[in-house]
Amino acid sequence: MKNFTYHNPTRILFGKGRIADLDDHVPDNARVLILYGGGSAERTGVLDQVRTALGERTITEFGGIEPNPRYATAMKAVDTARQNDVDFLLAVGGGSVIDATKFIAAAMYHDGDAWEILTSHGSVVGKAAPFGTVLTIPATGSEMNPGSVITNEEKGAKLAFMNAHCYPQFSVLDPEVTFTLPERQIANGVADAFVHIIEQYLTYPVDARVQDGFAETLLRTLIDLGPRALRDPKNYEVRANLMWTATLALNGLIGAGVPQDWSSHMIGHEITALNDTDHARTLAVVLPALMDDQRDRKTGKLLQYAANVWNINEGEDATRIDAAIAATRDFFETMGIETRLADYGVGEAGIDHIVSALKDHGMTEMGEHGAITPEDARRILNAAA
Ligand SMILES: NC(=O)c1ccc[n+]([C@@H]2O[C@H](COP(=O)([O-])OP(=O)(O)OC[C@H]3O[C@@H](n4cnc5c(N)ncnc54)[C@H](O)[C@@H]3O)[C@@H](O)[C@H]2O)c1
Repeated sequence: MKNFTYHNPTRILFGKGRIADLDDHVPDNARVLILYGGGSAERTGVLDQVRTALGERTITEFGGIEPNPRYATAMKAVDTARQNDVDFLLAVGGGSVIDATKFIAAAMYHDGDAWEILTSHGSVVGKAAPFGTVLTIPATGSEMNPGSVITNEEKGAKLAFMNAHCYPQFSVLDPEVTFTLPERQIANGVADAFVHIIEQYLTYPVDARVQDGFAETLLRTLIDLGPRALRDPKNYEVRANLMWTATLALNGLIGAGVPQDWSSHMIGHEITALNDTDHARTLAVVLPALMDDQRDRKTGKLLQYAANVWNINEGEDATRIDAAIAATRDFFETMGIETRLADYGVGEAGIDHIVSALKDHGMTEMGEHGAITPEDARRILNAAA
């Protein structure tokens, strides 16, 4: 196992009715900016629960944060926060609203061009406004991590940043608020969490028993419960387990002390920047092709994944690896997610664009060995065509 420091300061308020407990966790005298998305939080009644819980506090609201949140919109929210002298942010929504909130929290105190926060991957952030979240879609883990991904349409870029000042102070996880999710978003959330786990697990063995065992349990839970959430969408226990799985998938715990490979995400971000494909769907396209392409570097872990996640134990190594990759693709397809680039309208010209965007964004040394280049990504994308 590698050396690591692990610290996660986010308090989790999990379960039915927990939105009411915001009252205990937002400072009494806070001037709160509530941030939300395109209207689902209003329609589903979650925003009303939040307003009630905040009682007499001074509240400003900012709606309209897009899926794959836009830089320009987030900058408008920064202006709103400054104009209203806001000192606490509350994100109500999914990864997009939470990511935007992290960026806004950091940009509120940033002198100069806030785009630097993204291009520096967060290293210029010295301070951020305190914030909490009310999560409405289990998917990204953003509710318990310090990462954020922002899309700049003008620049055709989707970039991530991370900074320890950007952990939420608390996150409310009420599985009942996920009952209103459309099938497409249930599926996206499951696929996103699945690939988060894979990016921290499917590298090379370092004898990290706890992290591996934990990751395998989370993967098996998604494989078991993802399709059940589609069949039986009002099942509380299914939703509760999925919600906690997605949080644990990317709160730093399974990634501590192990090598990581975020190349599916880096390549996937460029697909979204190109044509706004849902984040999770880009991952479901890239991952199976990447696993196949990188099978020589990942042999040990691919065999472990085949055995411990899919119960594939028979046959030659190559046969077992083929079966595990096929099972992964089938799982995404069972969730209603197509796994080919052509399904999202990306052809040869699109692949050229993605490869040059990876170069422009400095993604020249991806993967757990830093050995995946943009030209390797071209080969992977051609295999995913
Ligand atoms: N910070 C991180 O660690 C991290 C990790 C992975 C991905 N991301 C980013 O997060 C974004 C995706 O976030 P997401 O997958 O959580 O989805 P999202 O926040 O984009 O939401 C997807 C859609 O679901 C709707 N929705 C949300 N909750 C709902 C509910 N309860 N009922 C009905 N509709 C609801 C939203 O209005 C939206 O239209 C992408 O930009 C991705 O790049 C961030």
